[in-house]
Amino acid sequence: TGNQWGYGKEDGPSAWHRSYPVAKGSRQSPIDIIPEQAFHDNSLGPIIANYDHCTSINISNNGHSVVVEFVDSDNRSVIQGGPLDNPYRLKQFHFHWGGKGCDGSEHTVAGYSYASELHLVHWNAVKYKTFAEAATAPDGLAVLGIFLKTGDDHRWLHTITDALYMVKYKGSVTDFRGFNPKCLLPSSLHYWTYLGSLTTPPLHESVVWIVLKQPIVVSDKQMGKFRTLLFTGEEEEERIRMENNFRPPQPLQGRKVRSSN
Ligand SMILES: NS(=O)(=O)c1ccc2oc(NC(=O)c3ccccc3)nc2c1
Ligand SMILES: [Zn+2]
Repeated sequence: TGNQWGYGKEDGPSAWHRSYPVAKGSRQSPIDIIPEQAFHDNSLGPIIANYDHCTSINISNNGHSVVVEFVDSDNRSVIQGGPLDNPYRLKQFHFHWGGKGCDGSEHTVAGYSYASELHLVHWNAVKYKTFAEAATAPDGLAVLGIFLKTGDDHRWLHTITDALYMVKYKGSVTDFRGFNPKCLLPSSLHYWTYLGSLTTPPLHESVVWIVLKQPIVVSDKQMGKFRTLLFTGEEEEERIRMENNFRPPQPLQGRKVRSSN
């Protein structure tokens, strides 16, 4: 079926354009962010993440990443401000990472990659009725990107890494209640923002990207636990370790990257 895409040699990012021609579009993500070339826009207010009443539901392995999903039937957890004209509802978050000893962020900063990148995916429920509808609209989604670099243990990431053994195989899902992702935010919410796309198929050009400048710090050991996940399902005889699930930077195509103060 057309949905067979991955991160391998045959089905990886360089092949996605065959089933998803928008891969060669004019506002693809991720990109290499060059801080000196970003435009300091004083009209850009602060990002406000109101996650205090969020309701996490489950954690799952979708064969591409590990995903934590949230109740999005009302405005209990939203992001607003910054470049956004409306509040956007939190739908899910997931990660992208590298292999042992090599980096795996999607966005890069002046060519520098981080160990991993966390994406908090939100949708514009003011203008669109469903996530699916928003996912195909030019202002439908807002993804908050947070870099992870290695160093000390991250005290709250344990809640996630301790649950990964339960979602080792593609297609596995387990309850994951009471998790508030505000504990994964860095102390500074300064950001870069630009118009882009989903970084995996279907690659819809529907994302207002908000990439935080300050990374969070996690330990090598915690990153290692992400690499115990598999791209493959329990019933498949071939076991392929889930790693390097990142798309490389795409052409800027004349887009402006703006910077908050
Ligand atoms: N790496 S990314 O650009 O953040 C990115 C890429 C591809 C994505 O597909 C979805 N779909 C849902 O979340 C969803 C969740 C529930 C129901 C339908 C869709 N979110 C994405 C985020
Ligand atoms: Zn992502």
